[in-house]
Amino acid sequence: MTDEPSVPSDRDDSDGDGDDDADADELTLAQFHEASQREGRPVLTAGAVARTLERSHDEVSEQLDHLAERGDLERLSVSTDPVVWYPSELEDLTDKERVVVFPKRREIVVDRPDQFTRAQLAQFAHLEDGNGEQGYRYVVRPEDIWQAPHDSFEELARTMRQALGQRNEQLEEWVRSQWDRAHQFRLTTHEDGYTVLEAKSPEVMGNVARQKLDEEHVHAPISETEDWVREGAEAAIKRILYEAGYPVQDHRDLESGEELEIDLEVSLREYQQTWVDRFAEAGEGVFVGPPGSGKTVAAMGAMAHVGGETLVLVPSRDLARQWADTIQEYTSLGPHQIGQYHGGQKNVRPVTIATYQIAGMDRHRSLFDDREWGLVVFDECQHVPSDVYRRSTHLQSRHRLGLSASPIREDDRQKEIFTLVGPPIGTDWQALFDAGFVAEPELEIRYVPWGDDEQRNAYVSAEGREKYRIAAENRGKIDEIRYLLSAHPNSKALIFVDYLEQGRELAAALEAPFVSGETRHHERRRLFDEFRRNERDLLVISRVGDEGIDLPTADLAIVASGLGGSRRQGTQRAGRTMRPAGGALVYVLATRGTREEDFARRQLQHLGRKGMTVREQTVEPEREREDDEAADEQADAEAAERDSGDAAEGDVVDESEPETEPDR
Ligand SMILES: Nc1ncnc2c1ncn2[C@@H]1O[C@H](COP(=O)(O)OP(=O)(O)OP(=O)(O)O)[C@@H](O)[C@H]1O
Repeated sequence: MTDEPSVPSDRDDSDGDGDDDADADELTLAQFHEASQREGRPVLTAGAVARTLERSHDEVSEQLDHLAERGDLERLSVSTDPVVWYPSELEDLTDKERVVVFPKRREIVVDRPDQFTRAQLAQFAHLEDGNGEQGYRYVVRPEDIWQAPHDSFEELARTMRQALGQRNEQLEEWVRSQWDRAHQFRLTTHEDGYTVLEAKSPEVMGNVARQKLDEEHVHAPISETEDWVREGAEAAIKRILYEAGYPVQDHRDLESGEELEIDLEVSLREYQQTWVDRFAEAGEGVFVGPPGSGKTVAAMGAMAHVGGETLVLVPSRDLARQWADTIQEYTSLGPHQIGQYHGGQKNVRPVTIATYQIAGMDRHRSLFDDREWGLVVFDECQHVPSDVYRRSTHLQSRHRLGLSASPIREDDRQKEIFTLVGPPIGTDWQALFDAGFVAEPELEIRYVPWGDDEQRNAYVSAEGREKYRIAAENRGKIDEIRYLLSAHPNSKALIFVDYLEQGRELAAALEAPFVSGETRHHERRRLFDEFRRNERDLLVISRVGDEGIDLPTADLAIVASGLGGSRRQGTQRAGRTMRPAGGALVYVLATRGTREEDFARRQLQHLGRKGMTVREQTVEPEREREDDEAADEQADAEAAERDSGDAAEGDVVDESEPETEPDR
């Protein structure tokens, strides 16, 4: 079934004027616009207009002539095709903002939105695509409404009307139902200090909460609409009700532990201030913004707001050092107030930065318990390892802030992040790119770790060209590609390989067709056509012998191999290697610590000089591990735990690194 767009809002009302006195049967320019929006094209044949408006072909042809005589439409005859029509003011129209709502799909397509509209849209919708040609496509998902930063539905409805330029009953009705869902339950703090789960009505308490929760979570009912929550069960309750489609509003009095005066020595940008304000209102949340958008600096704003001792959890030691430097640079805190806690040093101070690695270990549990942290910051929180997740559920009583450069994914991590850390707080990324705060990358080189030791060892003992092939075929790239595809869920993607074997392996792993020199011509054409018509969104393509092929355009291109090694390498090749499908966002994968990495670095400098925006990103092994040493440490700890059980954990001796006493 098709989703009829609602009557478009045209802020300049260009299609309304002058038609009021038209004859009832006469085709108006406004109706032509309506037809073209339903068809999704500005240029229409008479047949298309007749079909869309449910009129006869002859009648419509006559009326189109009439409109052309009035100068409202232009006709264009193409020798082999039927005559097409388009509005005379098409040129002007392209400068105007147009908003089309598809209420059933809950999609909003906006042409040339201004900053204001985009800011409004970002409050209740999620930007799916922002490619200049088709305008911007927003989707309103339940969680966008659950997390909308408004105090009442009326406020949210006002934002929607401002953004859409009109009222859309059908969409508003759906939004209201989602809003209501998200306001059925809340957690509060009783004056005696314990937590209470409150429901809006006895029905929802009985039919939802009391069905889903048991004595593990609640002690006893207090009233028809209130339950007394067991200490430590808050996160579980939030997760269970979220999964049942009823996100819980968290209105507990948050503990802030020891006070710590923190002054910011930088002024926040407007959007950073908005993030901090939204965090301050909710006491929790995740700042979601592209790399370099200032999440770390905004986190200092959140620290200053809380004014309490802070624990920062980060994925690697390098990041811990960077955080320590940044905190010193941008706040009034001095080195004696900032501690790092990881394989290298173990200092617990009013602001402590620890790695997830350490935080996940039982014997370092004191990190969480030593101080009453007022705020816990989870950096790169889409990768919070599950052991840290388990251990930090009791942090539910403190302020929590997550930072993430990846749009939060639609898998179950979303639930974990929502319940562990808080709802996403973001800004329309395109607005940040447009405003020049962040450069939209044209190309990103990602240094990927080895997928398994077998390949790593083979690389070490191989020679010459063989080394290139092994690095190129690194199986770690499969996971990386999966990750990139999931981070861009609505993009059409092409994956390029230089080795047939790798192409076949990838195609099998991703369940996508593999197009190579061996693919018959008509089959190749069929696959490319399907890709062009949006019937497919993923192809793996070998470029061996395919220099001249006419590739379909894609939103995303991933170059899985093709860096260096071959006789034809050189600058010219590199340009083509790295920019295989015009206009697409390109990721080039290079295996860490191999010749691919060197080659990529060299080309990066070259492309950078040519004015391209290039970004480098190092992928952590398995995304969560800190480094080999820390991984060994973890393995030791796990083995020790297995051998001796929890009781002996205090006796585990860390042989790889002498344990420094936490300084308190
Ligand atoms: N309000 C500000 N005033 C001046 N400079 C700022 C401000 N916010 C951020 N910056 C600068 O922008 C750069 C990126 O900021 P930051 O490190 O906070 O971004 P990020 O989003 O955390 O990036 P990443 O995801 O790469 O960690 C830094 O060099 C920082 O100094």
